[in-house]
Amino acid sequence: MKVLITGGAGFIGSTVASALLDRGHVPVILDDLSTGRESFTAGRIFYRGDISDGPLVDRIFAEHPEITATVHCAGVIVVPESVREPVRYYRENLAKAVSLVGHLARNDCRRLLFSSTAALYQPGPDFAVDESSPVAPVSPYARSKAMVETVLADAAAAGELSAVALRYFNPIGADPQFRTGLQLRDPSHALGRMIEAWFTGGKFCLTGTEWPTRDGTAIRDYVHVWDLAEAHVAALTRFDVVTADGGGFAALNVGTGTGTTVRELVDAFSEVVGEPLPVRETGPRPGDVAGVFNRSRRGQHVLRWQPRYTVADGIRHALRWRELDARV
Ligand SMILES: O=c1ccn([C@@H]2O[C@H](COP(=O)(O)OP(=O)(O)O[C@H]3O[C@H](CO)[C@H](O)[C@H](O)[C@H]3O)[C@@H](O)[C@H]2O)c(=O)[nH]1
Repeated sequence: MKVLITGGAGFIGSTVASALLDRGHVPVILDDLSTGRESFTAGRIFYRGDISDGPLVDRIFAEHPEITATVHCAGVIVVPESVREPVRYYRENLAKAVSLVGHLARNDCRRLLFSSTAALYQPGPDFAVDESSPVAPVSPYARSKAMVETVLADAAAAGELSAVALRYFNPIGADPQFRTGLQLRDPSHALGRMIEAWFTGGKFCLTGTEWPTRDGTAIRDYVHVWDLAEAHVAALTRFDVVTADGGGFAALNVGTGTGTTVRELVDAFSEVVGEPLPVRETGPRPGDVAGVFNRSRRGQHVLRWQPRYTVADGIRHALRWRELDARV
């Protein structure tokens, strides 16, 4: 199958492209390289440009009429930044997604796999969530993702397209073959900051120690990016089955089922590198939440997919990628 991947030069999109290639499929990448890396598209079909550029999307479909589905990963993703620049987040993540949907429908590409987020859930008392948990996003980033889901569900109900929203928990790691990995030189997420602290000999700044969790630090479900990529391949392969039940729209959690606090992640990191990671504690970042982890087995059941990698694997692969990347 031939699949359009928006954001295919980014961390997740490039890994999805590799997983598709490994299964004999052909990814066609559309990325504006605002944060993606051109080197991640080497040897792959690549168009540089904006997802809302109608003539460009039309040209892609004219040149690749065999494309049967789109994976929409392009977007802006940093929670505190979204609090500072909400209009940019709604423009990039919501307005441009709406334009893209129109361009895809015009080209009769009616299967859309959307990169959504578990950050849109309201955590319950035990922080575990499934797809029926209340949706109550607290940051502009998470709200923009929830809004796109609403657009897709409405469009599916009207028969304009079929869509699957994969609600990612927190992706870590790198392609185990190290073709691609995290592209950002200055990442904002917890594991990325730990790695930067480790490489520079600095301290990891633990932001938030008074959450109502078992140790006061925020809880997340860290899923290996390769497992996440495999979930995309599974969703594309089973797309029509997955969307048939929900009237053309399905939302699925993609996590491991294990909650890990930031302190536990620091401990796991220290174990992998063989010495304690120095930590400095401060208050929470704007837009931060206590967090959630997955309790649903629906994704595994419907996609016939299982996460295979541990948090320690994710830390090891991310560290190795960072070492290899530093040499480039
Ligand atoms: O240097 C840091 C960075 C983060 N944290 C803490 O670690 C927890 C996790 O933060 P991340 O930034 O790693 O993860 P978020 O869940 O807040 O956000 C990330 O995961 C989301 C998925 O739920 C989205 O993908 C989003 O784009 C991405 O930024 C938070 O409590 C945060 O305050 C630190 O203690 N120090």
